[in-house]
Amino acid sequence: MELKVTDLSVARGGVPVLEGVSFTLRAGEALVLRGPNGVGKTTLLRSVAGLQPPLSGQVGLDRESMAYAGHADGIKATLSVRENLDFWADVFATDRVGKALAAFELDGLADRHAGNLSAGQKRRLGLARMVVTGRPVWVLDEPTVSLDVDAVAMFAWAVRAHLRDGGMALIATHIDLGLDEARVLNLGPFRARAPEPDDFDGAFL
Ligand SMILES: Nc1ncnc2c1ncn2[C@@H]1O[C@H](COP(=O)(O)OP(=O)(O)OP(=O)(O)O)[C@@H](O)[C@H]1O
Repeated sequence: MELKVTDLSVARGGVPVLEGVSFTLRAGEALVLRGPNGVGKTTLLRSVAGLQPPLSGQVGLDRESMAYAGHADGIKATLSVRENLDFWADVFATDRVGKALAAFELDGLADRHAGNLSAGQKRRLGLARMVVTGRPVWVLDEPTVSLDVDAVAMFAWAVRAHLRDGGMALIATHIDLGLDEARVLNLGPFRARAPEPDDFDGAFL
């Protein structure tokens, strides 16, 4: 299995932000997306994960193969940590809750209401959902927000375990994850150019 993205152009709010992005991710590989605030990392990830249509180009893998974690953790506050993961295990028809609790050191918090977790603990629970899905491609947008140094290392360890199992990870981040094996794609050179007005006078009307 591979994730082949070809000549992808994406827009936000109707405005093109990136164009001509291509990369291939194979089993066991991670790719880190970099670029300044507003360059279009979130927009690209959402397009790759099938949450919004690209302007043009291809994503050569079914969205059913992907698990997406955006800025929101998607946590049900009134359920316990374990119940949150059980919910996702039902949705994805897997039995990986124990593995997810262990990967993000959530065993000691398993019976706590998710609404009573700290911000970093909530983020760990949100990321644990990736393990529960059992899906091969993790698409992660700023996964380490709110995480302390130990939790960032925990996250890197979980990604490595996923890669060792033949998974893939596409990660937008501003920080050094310590994932030296990951390739890096700087999105700066792919900024969309402002369209040339073909009617000069008309552009002022
Ligand atoms: N709902 C929206 N409507 C219009 N423009 C938007 C909308 N959301 C984002 N944008 C703009 O689209 C561009 C790309 O945003 P995007 O969130 O993809 O960038 P990013 O690289 O992920 O940024 P950051 O590093 O700050 O998270 C930015 O210029 C942003 O201002």
